[in-house]
Amino acid sequence: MGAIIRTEQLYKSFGRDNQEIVVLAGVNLEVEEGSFTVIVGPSGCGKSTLLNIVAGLAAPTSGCVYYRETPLLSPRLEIGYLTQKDTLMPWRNIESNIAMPLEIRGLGKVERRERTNELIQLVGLKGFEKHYPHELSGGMLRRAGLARMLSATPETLLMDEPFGALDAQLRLELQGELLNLWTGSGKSVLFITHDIEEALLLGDRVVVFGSEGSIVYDEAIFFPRPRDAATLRFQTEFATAHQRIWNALVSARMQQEAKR
Ligand SMILES: Nc1ncnc2c1ncn2[C@@H]1O[C@H](COP(=O)(O)OP(=O)(O)OP(=O)(O)O)[C@@H](O)[C@H]1O
Repeated sequence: MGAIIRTEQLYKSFGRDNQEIVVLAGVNLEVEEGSFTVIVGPSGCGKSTLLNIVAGLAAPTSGCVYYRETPLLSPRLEIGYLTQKDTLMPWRNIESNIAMPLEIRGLGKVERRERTNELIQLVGLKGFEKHYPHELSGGMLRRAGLARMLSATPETLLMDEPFGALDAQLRLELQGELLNLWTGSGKSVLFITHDIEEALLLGDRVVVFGSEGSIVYDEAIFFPRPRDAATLRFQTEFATAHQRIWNALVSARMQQEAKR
């Protein structure tokens, strides 16, 4: 399959204190259709900025994002985005938050309710439909965010450290659920994490970003699926892949520090 997302010489800079801060300096990245691509990289190297641009929420300073070889200039329903922070509406209950993209798409009440119920079941939030975001735990909020992203039935999922703030056990649980959702779905995923173990458990490919979004390392991950974290993490191949990515991250960080 070909690339579903392709960035071509993507530049992004911000003006700050009369200075131009370059965040992305000519990023060329392709995401193969149906793949699970993971980006890791030191803090501040431009990962979230890249995802914002690919989501159509921010414009590049120059260069272009192509989605199915068409320039992407604004958000698209085919692309779901789960940001680092919860963006649920505090005044809407969980059911109504999840139904929001369906309302935007103009689905009728009955269809909306059916689809919302399915999603609530899928992410394990049965019984919490009428709760408001402030009444839920961090893990439940992530589940609700996931359901809301999926409600628009996107074919591509952009996920920015979605499980970063969760405890290790819950993180493992949600990683497993995400893999179950993704397996056989044909969906393409572009996923950001700081956690090498998470990258290796989930990804078909791990891309390491250095300063200004430069790609310092790119490895295809061939561990057979379904993957089980408990067994995978004790395998020699896992340990050696972990070491390679760790080394790449060390040089990425050094490169970033040298630029400062
Ligand atoms: N709207 C903005 N205005 C000015 N600077 C910005 C803006 N958005 C991001 N930046 C800067 O761009 C750089 C990259 O930020 P970005 O959030 O993309 O990094 P990141 O790799 O995702 O970091 P982290 O891993 O910590 O989330 C940072 O130095 C940040 O301060």
